[in-house]
Amino acid sequence: MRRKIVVGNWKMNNTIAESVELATAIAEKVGGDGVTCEVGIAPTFPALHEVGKVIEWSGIRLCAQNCHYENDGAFTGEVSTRMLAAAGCSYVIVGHSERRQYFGETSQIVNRKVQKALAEGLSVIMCVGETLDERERGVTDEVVATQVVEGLADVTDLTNLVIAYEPVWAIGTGKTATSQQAQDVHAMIRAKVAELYGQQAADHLRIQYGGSVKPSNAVELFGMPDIDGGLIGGASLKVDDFMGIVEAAG
Ligand SMILES: O=C(CO)COP(=O)(O)O
Repeated sequence: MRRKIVVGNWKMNNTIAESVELATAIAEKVGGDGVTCEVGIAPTFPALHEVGKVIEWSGIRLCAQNCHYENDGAFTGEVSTRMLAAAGCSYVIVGHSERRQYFGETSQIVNRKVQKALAEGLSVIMCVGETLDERERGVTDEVVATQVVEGLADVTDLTNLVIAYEPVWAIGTGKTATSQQAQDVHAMIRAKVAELYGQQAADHLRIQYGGSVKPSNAVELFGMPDIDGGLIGGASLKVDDFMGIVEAAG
């Protein structure tokens, strides 16, 4: 039985003070009894440490939105996994489509980051997903499977890895993949992972869905057999919406 995981990706939103306020409110709700799924939040780099302090008691995982693949050195503007671990992070999101689209991140770079983060002892959420053009051309499975294979090159152990399937056309657009569309791709990813790592590893792997998840569609999405939770953008910035989604996951 896979434990569901819901992570709020705050993207480039909130100052330190705003982040602490939001995190405190979420911690108060998640920290009580009744939430059985794993919950994480991913604030911006400057807010990580302070947010980590206010959620520590609650069991919420501190997540980073990105990392570099070297320990330190002349890489202006970058943050290493070593620094993230020291700041209290337990997860790092790698290969988000916004990183691939706006910052030229290739699957090869994503792979280096995945390997580095896992070696550092961080858990990784590796994002994959097709563009609208790719979906319309009927190459979704091919594109996503390639991202999975290339992103996981030389990775031998998937224990601390989560895959997030985020169709690019559904991110921030209000257009959610139907639960069946999402399920189909999740099942394809799981089959690909079974081919590469064996059935047992595939059965244990958690695959989150991301892209306009809201309290109103979360129950149906999370009810699909291969959807193990969500990576939430816009709706994770509002306590009630985020909690509605967390509750949908259990
Ligand atoms: O990109 C996402 C999470 O990483 C999804 O964003 P939205 O929930 O705003 O569509």
